[in-house]
Amino acid sequence: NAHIICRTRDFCFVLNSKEVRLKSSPADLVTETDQQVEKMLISAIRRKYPQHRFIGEESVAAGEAVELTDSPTWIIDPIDGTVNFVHRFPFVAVSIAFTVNKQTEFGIVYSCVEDKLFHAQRGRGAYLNGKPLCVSGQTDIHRCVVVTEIGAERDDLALSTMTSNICRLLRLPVQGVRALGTAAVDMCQVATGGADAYYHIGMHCWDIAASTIIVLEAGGVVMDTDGSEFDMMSRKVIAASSSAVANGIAQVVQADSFLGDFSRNRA
Ligand SMILES: O=P(O)(O)O[C@H]1[C@H](O)[C@@H](O)[C@H](O)[C@H](O)[C@@H]1O
Ligand SMILES: [Mg+2]
Ligand SMILES: [Mg+2]
Repeated sequence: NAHIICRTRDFCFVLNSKEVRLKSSPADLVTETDQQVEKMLISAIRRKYPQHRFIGEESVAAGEAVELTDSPTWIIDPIDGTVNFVHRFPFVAVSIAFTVNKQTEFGIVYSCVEDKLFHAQRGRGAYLNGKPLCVSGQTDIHRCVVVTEIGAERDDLALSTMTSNICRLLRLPVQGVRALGTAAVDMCQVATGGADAYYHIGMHCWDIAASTIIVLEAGGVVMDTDGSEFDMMSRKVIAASSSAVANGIAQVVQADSFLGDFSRNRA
């Protein structure tokens, strides 16, 4: 269904006919399309698997709890890159991950406008439109293109944390810093080898649950921004082409002060 919405000629018509609302900040948007796509996905999956649980971005925004249990759980971001969607900036994705016992079994990221289907199943590799994916294998941080996100936060603490992290990387220097406006597609660039690392502070599980397994199955490394084991509920992630690059990013990127503010104000 998301494919139909993203690919039909009336993509702009769908957008024009839809209301845009603000969520946690003036840069955190939601449209009726986000909500419709999530409802369609959940109802279609629930018809086949009525016992399964769901964590959906817009269901959580409507008040549902964010609780990852051992039960089979679908983690859904119906439109990752809603600001891009509203502005017709051509990087918009549907992200769907499936976990059992809190372990991701498979992930799908469909970059709608590019018509690129990224997917991976645990132990069975990662693919883009059916072709196998492999990370760049880069180990020298000075030879890296690093992807991150600007985020929707506009308070001084979040902005100073985000900009100082980018400046520290640029001063290393790394060869490039990029941000596409969709965490899921950002992270998939690491799986393709087109980028060598991705880091993000403040994202939610639904933004990156699918792209995380895609990077891992493409031979990449995923960890917390402090170098500890990755936890998709922690709102901090580094995905990289190698442990050397991941640890190099962890030494430069700081999160604590920003996250302290997060833990007080957000789910
Ligand atoms: O709200 P959606 O699902 O569009 O997710 C995006 C976040 O809103 C951004 O803050 C964040 O920076 C990323 O762009 C993330 O993809
Ligand atoms: Mg998202
Ligand atoms: Mg979204």
